[in-house]
Amino acid sequence: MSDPTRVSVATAQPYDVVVGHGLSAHLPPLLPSEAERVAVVHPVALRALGEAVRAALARTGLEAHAIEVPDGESAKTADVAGFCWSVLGGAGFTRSDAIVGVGGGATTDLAGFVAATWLRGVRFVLVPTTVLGMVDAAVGGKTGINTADGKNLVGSFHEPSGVLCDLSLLRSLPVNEIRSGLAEVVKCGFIADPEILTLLEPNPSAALDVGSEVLREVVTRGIRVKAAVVAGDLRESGAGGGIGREALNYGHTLGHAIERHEAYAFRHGAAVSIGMVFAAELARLSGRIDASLVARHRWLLQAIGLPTSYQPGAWDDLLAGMRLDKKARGSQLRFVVLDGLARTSILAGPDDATLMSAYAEISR
Ligand SMILES: NC(=O)c1ccc[n+]([C@@H]2O[C@H](COP(=O)([O-])OP(=O)(O)OC[C@H]3O[C@@H](n4cnc5c(N)ncnc54)[C@H](O)[C@@H]3O)[C@@H](O)[C@H]2O)c1
Ligand SMILES: O=C(O)C(=O)C[C@@H](O)[C@H](O)[C@H](O)COP(=O)(O)O
Ligand SMILES: [Zn+2]
Repeated sequence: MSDPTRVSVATAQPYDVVVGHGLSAHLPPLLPSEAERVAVVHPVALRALGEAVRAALARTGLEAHAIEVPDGESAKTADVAGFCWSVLGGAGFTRSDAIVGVGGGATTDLAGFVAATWLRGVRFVLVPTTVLGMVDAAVGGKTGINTADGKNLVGSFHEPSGVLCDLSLLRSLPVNEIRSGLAEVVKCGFIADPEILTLLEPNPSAALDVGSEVLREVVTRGIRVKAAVVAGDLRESGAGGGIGREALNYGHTLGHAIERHEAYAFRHGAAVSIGMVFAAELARLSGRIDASLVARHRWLLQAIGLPTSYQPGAWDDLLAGMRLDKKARGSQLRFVVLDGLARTSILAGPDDATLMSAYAEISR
């Protein structure tokens, strides 16, 4: 077994993302040394893993609690956050104690949000168990929950003390979840690192094998893209050159509106996949990219088994959802688009006709 790879996220409080196989021994050193108590937040579907992590931490002398939360997106609610706060209060968690989030991106978003808000912020470590969590959700300090009005509308920037990406944990992951994670990997390819596309295109389904070298390589490259972007612009304020952290939102304006339209029962990566093709069509219709780059999006995403089209009748509701996107300013919608491969920019306030033409291209 090769040594783990460490990617440093060089923000003001730098931390490492450790990537490899069989990494459980690497977890305790990522926790703050002053912690006496630790709470392991895990979804009900990963009870055995959550308990194994809790027990291993207890063996190191920590007072280790488990907090079991609903599966997937249904954990990202104010009620579930409130439940976690009540467990922390009951167990007497202080500012020097810590939280460990074990699960997919939904669980790690919730665990980070609970860590950001308990006592106005305690330390946390994430152990993502999905491709999407490893390459994206666990890295970069965006934490949050959904509300009835939209996706991730309540949250905070709060960075983990470390992230452990144990690729062996992916063995039990359903193949559709791997596909969903690969959407964010492909996103990194189009916005910043085209080598990811070059690695995937000869045999797109090879990356669905969790033991494959190509999966490890594209996941590590995706983490490097995310680490570099957030190191330049942690708070999405436009710092660090170019459009900053907003670049990571490629495909998400329509993607989040689709998730909201589907009452959060649609895979995040699948929604982002459709959203990227929509954004690519917007860029083509605005004269920024040519049809071949749009076709490259469609071909690769479809070859991975991701959707690239959506219901024709959903437009009005999707438009209403997009108006609550965090990139919107007043009544103006703003989209991350490409000016070319790995060249991101913002398309602000496209007219209705352009928006509807782009939607027609993905809803036929
Ligand atoms: N904070 C960020 O920067 C960021 C980035 C990208 C996505 N996200 C968020 O991440 C969420 C999506 O994350 P996700 O795709 O990981 O979904 P998820 O957390 O809902 O997990 C998907 C499903 O896989 C199951 N699962 C997880 N790990 C497993 C494993 N190893 N074996 C078997 N089953 C397993 C889960 O129980 C769940 O049913 C969305 O809420 C999205 O908004 C956040
Ligand atoms: O980290 C970021 O920044 C991203 O935009 C990454 C996205 O993949 C992720 O889904 C994020 O949660 C979306 O953020 P939001 O601010 O649009 O809610
Ligand atoms: Zn995303």
